[in-house]
Amino acid sequence: MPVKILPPFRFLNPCLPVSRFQSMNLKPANQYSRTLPIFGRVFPFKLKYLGLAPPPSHHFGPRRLSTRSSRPRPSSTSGFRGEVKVSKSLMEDEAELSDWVSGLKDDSFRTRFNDDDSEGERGTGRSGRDSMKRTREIESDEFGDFNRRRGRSSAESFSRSSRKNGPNSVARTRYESESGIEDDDDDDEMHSRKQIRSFRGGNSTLSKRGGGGLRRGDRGPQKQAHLVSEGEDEDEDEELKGSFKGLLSEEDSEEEEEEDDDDDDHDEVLKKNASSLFGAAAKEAVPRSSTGKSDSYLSETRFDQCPISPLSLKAIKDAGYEKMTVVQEATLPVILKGKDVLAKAKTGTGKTVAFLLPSIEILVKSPPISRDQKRPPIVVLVICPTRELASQAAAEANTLLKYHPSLGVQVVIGGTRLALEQKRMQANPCQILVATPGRLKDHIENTAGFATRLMGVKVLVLDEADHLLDMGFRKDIEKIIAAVPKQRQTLLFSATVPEEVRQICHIALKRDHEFINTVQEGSEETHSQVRQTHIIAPLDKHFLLLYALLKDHIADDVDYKVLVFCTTAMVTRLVADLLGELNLNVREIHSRKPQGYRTRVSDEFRKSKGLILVTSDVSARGVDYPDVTLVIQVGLPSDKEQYIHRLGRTGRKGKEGQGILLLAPWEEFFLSTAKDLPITKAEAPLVDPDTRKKVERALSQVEMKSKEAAYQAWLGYYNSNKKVGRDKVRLVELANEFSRTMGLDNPPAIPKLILGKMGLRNVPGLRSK
Ligand SMILES: Nc1ncnc2c1ncn2[C@@H]1O[C@H](COP(=O)(O)OP(=O)(O)OP(=O)(O)O)[C@@H](O)[C@H]1O
Repeated sequence: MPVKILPPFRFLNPCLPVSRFQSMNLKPANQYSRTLPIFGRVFPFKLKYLGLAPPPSHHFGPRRLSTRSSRPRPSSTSGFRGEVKVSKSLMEDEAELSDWVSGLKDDSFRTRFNDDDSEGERGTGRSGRDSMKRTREIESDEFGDFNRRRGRSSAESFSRSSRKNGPNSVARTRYESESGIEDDDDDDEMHSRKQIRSFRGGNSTLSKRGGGGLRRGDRGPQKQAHLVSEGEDEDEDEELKGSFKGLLSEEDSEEEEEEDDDDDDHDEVLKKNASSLFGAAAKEAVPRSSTGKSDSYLSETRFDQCPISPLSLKAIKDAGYEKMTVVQEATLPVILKGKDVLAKAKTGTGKTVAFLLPSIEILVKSPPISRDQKRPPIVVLVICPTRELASQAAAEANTLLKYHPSLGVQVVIGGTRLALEQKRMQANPCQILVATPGRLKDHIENTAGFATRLMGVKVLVLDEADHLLDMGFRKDIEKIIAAVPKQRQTLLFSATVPEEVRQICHIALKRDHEFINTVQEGSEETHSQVRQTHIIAPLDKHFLLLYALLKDHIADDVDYKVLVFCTTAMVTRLVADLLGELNLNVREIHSRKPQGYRTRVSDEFRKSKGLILVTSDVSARGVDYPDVTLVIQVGLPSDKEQYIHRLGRTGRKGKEGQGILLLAPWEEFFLSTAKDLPITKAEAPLVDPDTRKKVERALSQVEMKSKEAAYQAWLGYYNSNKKVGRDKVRLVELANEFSRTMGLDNPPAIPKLILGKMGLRNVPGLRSK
């Protein structure tokens, strides 16, 4: 594909709207001098040569691993110690998720209940029709006049500021690519997702399980499952990892559908776990070396220097944003000019606002929708790969729409009832829709008038674009693209844009789109303030080491907040069970949990400190949990990109963080696929005999059902890995080693049907049933 390098800056269109706020400070950009931190961000190598850079100690040589954080520690008299900062979520059932998001925008003026909703869920307050009746807060003529008067100075100031930052932080390339939709009808992974769904749908019974991380006594009674409907699990990353990676046990499919009545003793258990933890955590207070935060993700440009509507600016100010992040500064002018954009920026650097803010500005400038319009158009359509991410993006949209009372956002995601969403959309039509792909497709196919509403789309956003364009989602995305007008603007955002994605991005983007890459050429795609290490240890040491690493970290940091990534949903459950038995303060989240539960746990983790979240890849991308101190990845990540996204849950907004990758010797090959990342070797922590005994005892307490499901899922996951799954005999040997690490003398038997589907029938070492 011919690549044309453009000059890195563009001047803004002077006709763009600008702020009318009196408080708006339109100082010339050249007033901002660049001091050392900015210089250091742009030219870190120069600082090194000047002897001003911090020593990159973590880049070199093996060393004993400490999870000790260098963030400032609270004093030992911190009010936090002895109590856990958790709060019970307000969500009462999964149907409330969307309402919650819709309600976020104007909690202050939209708190009443929707009386005529027979389901009894919280309504979104003021109806959409009502809101449609309101006059737009910005008259387009007035806006235009104002632009003509003020636009140039603001635009120039913004452009000057962009020029100052841009060349060092942003590369922009125009791709001469063909537009149009690629015809891809040989989609193995998609096919296997369908297989998995039908397989799951065919299972009918299973035990109900209570909240993850809760004690075993908290588990509920057995219950009958219903079929998993198509489109309810479109976002389950585990399902997308290979040819038959799901291979779910009967238990798996039922958990998806269970309801959330498992939290009665939640707080009680939380408190118990917390007090035992904080007792241990209080024992030392090591001074930290740095402030724990860098502003390198921010640009020098303030939002109020940009051509943004006053009402959006007011909301931005309320949200506490003052300066734009580098990616926001780089993309805003290009998007406002109407260009298609493919943007790459590191994790946690504000990509959500980067695509939402200009989309809202485009919406603000669109002709107002007639009150009588039966099916008001959806103008901005945002697609996210997971439910959590979609909800989060919708919440961010609500923040930005705070002072735009006539504009609304809704979210449609799997795991909630389609009919409820239909009702909600009818009662409260929105102009911005955030959706997961499978559920959106369901609405296109099953919701009356929805396809017509989509014909109004002016801006289509694919968040985590590389993931959405890979095989697992491709067909859904193609259907969605076919359902929106060709004459639209498309924005693709991600922290990772592998070459394959650049090759196929023409599926969605126009040929003259711009590729805006804020990751400097030659620099890593991860954050330098996040220390990355790997530990290579035999599989039978992994549970021990995980426990030892967590204990060390908890002892070092009272404000610990840890994510433990596991390979599959069922391995996640097993690890959460084990850590729970070891009295750690743990929650679990994965695709086999019902949506209401997922929302509650996610919300709780967002607000908490002193908590460990054991998770599958449903939390790998995009989820914005503040102040995560450590990310541990146990076992092979599906690829380098997934490693980067998982790691990116820490070190957000310039904060410090730490990442540990725990691999078996036969998984070490992963490191060669991530050679360009600074993942240094660390020695495993020492494990004393007492700890070993404790872990063995805890393992023996974990339910057999969990172990069986984990064994099968483990086998499915590694079977789908090109390298490990190639030699089936070896694969089974490894799986049986995993089984022994769980304390099992014999590997669990697997149904013949599943073995057949995995291509593992008659492989020595397997037991079938
Ligand atoms: N201009 C800004 N100033 C300060 N904080 C900001 C700004 N813009 C966004 N944020 C905050 O930064 C955090 C990270 O943003 P966001 O989740 O959009 O990152 P991201 O780049 O999409 O990350 P990921 O790649 O993991 O999806 C959020 O808490 C968001 O509210």
